[in-house]
Amino acid sequence: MLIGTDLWARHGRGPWILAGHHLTLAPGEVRGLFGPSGCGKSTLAAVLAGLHVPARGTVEVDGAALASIAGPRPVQLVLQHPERAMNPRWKIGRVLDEARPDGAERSLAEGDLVQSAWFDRYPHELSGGELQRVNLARALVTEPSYLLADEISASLDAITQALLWSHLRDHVARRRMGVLAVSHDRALLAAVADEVVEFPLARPALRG
Ligand SMILES: Nc1ncnc2c1ncn2[C@@H]1O[C@H](COP(=O)(O)OP(=O)(O)OP(=O)(O)O)[C@@H](O)[C@H]1O
Repeated sequence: MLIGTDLWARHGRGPWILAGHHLTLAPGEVRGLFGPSGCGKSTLAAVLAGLHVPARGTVEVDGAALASIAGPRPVQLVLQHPERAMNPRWKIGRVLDEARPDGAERSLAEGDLVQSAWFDRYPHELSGGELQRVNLARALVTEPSYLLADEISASLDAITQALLWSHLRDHVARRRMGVLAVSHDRALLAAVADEVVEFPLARPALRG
């Protein structure tokens, strides 16, 4: 179980974006996180992935504090704009090789998402949908226990969006990975998630 408890976070000296927020994600579950633009969904995802240290509160992964876990990250975050997450000077084959744990073979999930013809191309030589599939594969090859998908299909057309989510749901079924689908699109979440939770997810906030 991924458990974020009493999370407080802000950017610099700005207002509190998270103020006592709680969120849980179980293995094998696709949970939707809905909220309007700017409410703090991405901030929460970054805290749960260990990329933004909360001012207060804890993130626990299967019983251990996230900060204490060494080795490959058990919680992977995938973002909306794959081109920003990839080195533009690396071909796709290298992007995936660098992510894959040492000695690991290409996985089934990777093969489903990525075509070998793309390996010799640079990120700018793929379409947005293809690049997001690579980005997702790159997170999945590390075999995370939990995947936080932050608006991963927001810039894709409906068919490509459906395909991406069908790949992800297959992976969830095979590996019992927990997925948090973060979006401001209620209809998308209704289609892909087992359950949808809404911001603010907080106890009555105690500010200050
Ligand atoms: N690096 C940053 N520095 C300062 N403020 C930030 C930073 N990142 C986000 N914010 C602010 O924190 C608030 C929450 O942002 P966040 O990106 O978490 O919201 P969101 O719900 O994911 O929004 P969206 O759906 O538009 O992506 C916003 O008011 C945003 O302007």
